[in-house]
Amino acid sequence: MRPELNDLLDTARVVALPLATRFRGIEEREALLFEGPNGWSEFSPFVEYGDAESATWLRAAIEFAFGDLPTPLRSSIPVNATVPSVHVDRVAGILKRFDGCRTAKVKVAERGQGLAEDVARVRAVRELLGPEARIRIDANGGWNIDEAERAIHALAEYDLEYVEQPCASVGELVEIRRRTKYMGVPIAADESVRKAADPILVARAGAADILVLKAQPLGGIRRSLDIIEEAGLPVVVSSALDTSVGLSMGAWLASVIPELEYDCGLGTASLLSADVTDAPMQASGGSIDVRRVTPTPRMLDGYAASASRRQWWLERVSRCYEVLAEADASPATM
Ligand SMILES: O=C(O)CCC(=O)C1=CC=C[C@@H](O)[C@@H]1C(=O)O
Ligand SMILES: [Mg+2]
Repeated sequence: MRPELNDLLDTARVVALPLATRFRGIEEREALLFEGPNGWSEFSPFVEYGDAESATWLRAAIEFAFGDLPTPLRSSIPVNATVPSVHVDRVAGILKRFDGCRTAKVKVAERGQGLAEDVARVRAVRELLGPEARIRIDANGGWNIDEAERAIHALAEYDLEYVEQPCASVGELVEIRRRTKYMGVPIAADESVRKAADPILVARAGAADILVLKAQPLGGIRRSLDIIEEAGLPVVVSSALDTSVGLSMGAWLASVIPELEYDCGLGTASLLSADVTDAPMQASGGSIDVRRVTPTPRMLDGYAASASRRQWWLERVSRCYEVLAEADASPATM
């Protein structure tokens, strides 16, 4: 099912989209988009990622443009609001961007900040959304076990749906899950799935109650479905801070999962201050639609990356293509 490299390069467009709010240390999101027989797809590993890891993202992008995709089981996906690790005064403005979302994910454990800032941010979200809202937090592995225990204890009074990646390693997740069980706050794994050599290990180790799945870093929709089946845990499909084209891949994945218990982290188009389409995949009434996204030419032109960044991405996609070709030619596939 792998197309020729030129099939990707011929339609490739590279964009640099400004973010409305600084997120995971970046203020601009770069992405390479290309078109296949299924429609447009996105290749957007973060710029610091190496080729071996990025090749998995390319596998996903190729599948979405050229592959045989499972048929959607639902036409819209409930999503959460995503609150970056901003000062408490900015929380209300951010929540307003997510129309109708009953769930919010709040980033915590930001380097250079302390527990007091996290508590203030989570408290503000609870006050603004009310007692019925679901609030989850994401520490991106930023706490050690003792810090995580203290923080979860302090934040539990705001009624947490789950804590995403409180600590970095699978071993630490096992331990923090054991220590906090009495508080009734489930543990979700994100980096321990998408950046692990074995994405199932965290489930087998009993280190998480929920898996966060992202289509691009896991190598696509069918590979993600295999992980879900093997892991046997409930999942949350989340974005990789993609453009609306990448979000359409995430929505497709969410649409083919037999049981979707949790709202998905696919509302992140609202964190961009510009997108590649004038019909962005933003939450409306708390959900996004399952559909293909065709970029608007005017926006591809308006947000085109500089010539040197475009060249960088074309070289990157070419190298990753070679990594995939080599992996598929040898018996041990990636
Ligand atoms: O899950 C969400 O609400 C939005 C997506 C999101 O939080 C992330 C997207 C991309 C990179 C990550 O740092 C981050 C995450 O850790 O889940
Ligand atoms: Mg996460």
